[in-house]
Amino acid sequence: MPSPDGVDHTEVIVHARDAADAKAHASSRAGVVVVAKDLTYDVASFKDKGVKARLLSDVNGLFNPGEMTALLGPSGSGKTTFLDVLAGRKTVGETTGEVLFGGKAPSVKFLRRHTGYVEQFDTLIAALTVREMLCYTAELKRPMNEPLASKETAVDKLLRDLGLWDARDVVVGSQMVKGISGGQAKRTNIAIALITDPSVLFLDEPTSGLDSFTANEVMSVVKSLVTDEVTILATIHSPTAYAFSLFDNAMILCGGRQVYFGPTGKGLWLIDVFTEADRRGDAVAFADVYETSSLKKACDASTRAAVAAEKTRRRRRGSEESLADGVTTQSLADTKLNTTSSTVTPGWWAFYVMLKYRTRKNYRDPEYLGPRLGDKIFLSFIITTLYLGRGNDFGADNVINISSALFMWSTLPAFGAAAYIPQIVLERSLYMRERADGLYNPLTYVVAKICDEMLLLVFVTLCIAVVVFFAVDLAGSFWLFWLTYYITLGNGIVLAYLVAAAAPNMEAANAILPTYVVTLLFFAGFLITPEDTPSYWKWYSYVDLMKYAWGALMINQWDGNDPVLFAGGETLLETYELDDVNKWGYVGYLLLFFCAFFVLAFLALKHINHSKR
Ligand SMILES: Nc1ncnc2c1ncn2[C@@H]1O[C@H](COP(=O)(O)OP(=O)(O)OP(=O)(O)O)[C@@H](O)[C@H]1O
Repeated sequence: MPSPDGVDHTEVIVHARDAADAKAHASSRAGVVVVAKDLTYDVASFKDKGVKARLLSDVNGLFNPGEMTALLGPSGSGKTTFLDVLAGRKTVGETTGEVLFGGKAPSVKFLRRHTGYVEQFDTLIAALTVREMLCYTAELKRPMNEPLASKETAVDKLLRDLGLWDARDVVVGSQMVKGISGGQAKRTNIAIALITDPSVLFLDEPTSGLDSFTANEVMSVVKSLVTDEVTILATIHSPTAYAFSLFDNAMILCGGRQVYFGPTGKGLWLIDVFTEADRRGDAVAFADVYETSSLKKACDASTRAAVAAEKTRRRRRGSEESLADGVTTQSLADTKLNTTSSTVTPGWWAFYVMLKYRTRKNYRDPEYLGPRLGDKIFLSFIITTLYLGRGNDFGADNVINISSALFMWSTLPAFGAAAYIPQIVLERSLYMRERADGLYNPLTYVVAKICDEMLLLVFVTLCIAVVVFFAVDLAGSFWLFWLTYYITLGNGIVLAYLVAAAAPNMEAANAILPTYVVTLLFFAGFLITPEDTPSYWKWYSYVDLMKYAWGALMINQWDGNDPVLFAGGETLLETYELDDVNKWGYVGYLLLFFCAFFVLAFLALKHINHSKR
């Protein structure tokens, strides 16, 4: 390959490859060798319908433990795509060729547990401070038997190493609430990936948005992690000369094709050459030259040798393992590769950690509490003052007033459900990242989120229900009155979760939920009596949770004091077909609805993936 400094780079590269092979052989004992072999990635094109876009074409690479490799190339050349394919984070498209970790195709569980991925865009929890964010991750991703003090020491070390010490008690913040700066957020994201001691660390643009001094500092910290136990790959845009010098190898892509892979040396100039060529549309020529170059041949040969060596090692290891007693460093890497769980800690522990950090913060956050409590307090104030003392009037002329009050009491929770949509939609990228990082599984997430909401409401709804029930002077059981409200609220929350998880965006979710709730109102029994409901709509009332909520409240109020409404002697409960119905049975049906929506919300969060990546 010609170069302005007149050095025969091919020769340099081949020597360096040999050295790297030797190093790989030695270091593979503890770390994980990553190999990309003839990697091609196609995806349905968003530009031309029905056409497949090839974003990567026959890319090869060998990434050894103890080495840091830069993925370089012009914007849109496929760097992030390559990183995503290697890290198993692609959710769409078709990959051909091979990705091998330690000589075998990696399992999703291994990737989640033992690799770290620093996203290009920050996905942090706005309400936590930087230190809390790291402690939260450490408690979820480091072994449970490690004492908290040791986890905190590791967190504090990272805070110092990444220059975050002074910002440790500053909240992460959001667009609405001022928090840490963009550069600090980037470094926090890097710290999150590092706190887990990953075997392979992927970094997507770790220095974007940072000034050159901080960028150098961050890359120095990343470089300091390079040991025989960690393999590092980072996409990087316009690195400073210093940052570039920290990398051992560079892979340069142009238009999804490889144009260089080898030691970095003094090759920073290459990036400008390729970027310029890419702009002129000449990058293909470089890729063609690379395709037939001795450099590529040498690279392919060492990749093949590494794959063969890893496979042999694995075979040998398999037979040795049955003989060996002790655990060696080599079997540690294999143990990681064969992991059977994608999370380090069990679900119950993750649940506890989520409550400890996130729920505790939420309950002190006015932004969180406001939309959840404000509507309930305000609307119950209206019900109380509007129907004050009317509940013990069982005359036929008061029937419509109290039945309406109970109807509103049972429907308000469902309307209030809209308040629960934003958090799930806005948290999607955080949830996806934490799930992909193996912090928890979807079930733990849903259970923790619902408990977060429902625990808060126990006390609040009890207070509200006491005021409304006794001020309006309603009849029947107070506990049924409260429980119906509480479980209907729970239904609203899980319904909101289901819609938020299934809808493609916030607009769609905000349109779907109220529409569904309004259909429930029509068939609850109050707006049209069961007898007058057309036969082709009758089925809907059976699957209408409002029917059970309002029905239970009506029986609670009128049973024993049921006024005769019509000349024929038909009572109110008979009119609404609520006579001979067990009110607690109706509460039971409400619970069943809650369970059904909960399962659907869990399945939606587990299986529906809106981020087409
Ligand atoms: N479905 C698709 N159809 C067509 N082109 C696509 C599709 N998905 C991605 N691309 C294109 O593939 C290219 C590679 O994207 P990628 O994000 O990997 O590039 P990159 O090198 O990381 O860019 P940057 O440095 O700007 O982050 C981009 O030009 C992108 O527009």
